[in-house]
Amino acid sequence: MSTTPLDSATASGVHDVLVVGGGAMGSQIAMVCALAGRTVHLVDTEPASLVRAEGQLRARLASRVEKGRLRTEDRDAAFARLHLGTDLEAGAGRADLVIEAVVEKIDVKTELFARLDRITPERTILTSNSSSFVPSRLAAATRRPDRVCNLHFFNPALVMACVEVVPGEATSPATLETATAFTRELGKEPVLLSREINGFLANRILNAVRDEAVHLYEGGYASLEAIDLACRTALGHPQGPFELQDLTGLDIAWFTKTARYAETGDPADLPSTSLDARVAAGHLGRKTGRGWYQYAADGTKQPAPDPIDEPSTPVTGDRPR
Ligand SMILES: NC(=O)c1ccc[n+]([C@@H]2O[C@H](COP(=O)([O-])OP(=O)(O)OC[C@H]3O[C@@H](n4cnc5c(N)ncnc54)[C@H](O)[C@@H]3O)[C@@H](O)[C@H]2O)c1
Repeated sequence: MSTTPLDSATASGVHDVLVVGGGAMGSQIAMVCALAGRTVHLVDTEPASLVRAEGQLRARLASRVEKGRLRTEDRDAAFARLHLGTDLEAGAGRADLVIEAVVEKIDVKTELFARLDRITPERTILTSNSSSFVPSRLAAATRRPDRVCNLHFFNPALVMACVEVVPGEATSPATLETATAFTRELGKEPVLLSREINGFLANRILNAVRDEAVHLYEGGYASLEAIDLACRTALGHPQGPFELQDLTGLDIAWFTKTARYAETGDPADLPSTSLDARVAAGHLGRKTGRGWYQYAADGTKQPAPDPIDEPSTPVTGDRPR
């Protein structure tokens, strides 16, 4: 039998997708699937999240249409295939594949996986977009660990090509084949891990670069600016590690390190002294006007003094919760 373009576009057999969690990631992942011709249910417990998701997606796609990157009829068809709602059951019954993108809390995720296991057909593949939790932890909440894996998209999901495909201990080769084929059909680049590890590939490598950058800075080997400059001009990074952390938020970096420490118990995984001091002083990066750098109203920046060297700065010891 000859393969028509339509057949090859659905070689994975995934036609109906349920995305759970309509925040920054889930909303864009749902639209990526809808643009790729899938019927998508996007479910969130908070109606306000869905209103925000739809507004943001409409604005993003309008901009693509304006720039000539997307045809109006393709945009309209994608929105017609995207169903937003708060009822998990509504999208679960026909789902070939689920992508979970709810808050990064293990209890919330395991409870959801147990429920999805009960309400989706037996054949349905359950995946998680978690940034850190390995699929085996989520698979343990289900009776189908062979049909559970992680599909880790990057932010912004509408733009970033990489999707890490992470097998758990019991994930079957057939599940991985479907997940990988589906990722390719979305126009993304699947990056398959051989076995699971917390944090996966790209973020672990990025974190290792950040840790070394902080080590060099705290050791007095170079200034923030010199380290960022070396990463940009020698390694081709679009931003240095301190510049990037100012953009993504020092509190996020602090949470990531603290979560890793909670898992490993290795003191080397604790937030560094200089990161800890900045977070305690409320210097969280661009969003507070100061992090590793200090930002002027005209957008220029200069290295901020270390709070430890500033006796007037109240280092309260309070940390984000
Ligand atoms: N933000 C990123 O850069 C990024 C990148 C890759 C992966 N991730 C991962 O993606 C997931 C979502 O992250 P995000 O940044 O989109 O979070 P977010 O806070 O923007 O959105 C989470 C959404 O989940 C909803 N939610 C919470 N519990 C729910 C439940 N039980 N059922 C349905 N909806 C529920 C919330 O109402 C919220 O709208 C997390 O696991 C995160 O680690 C985030």
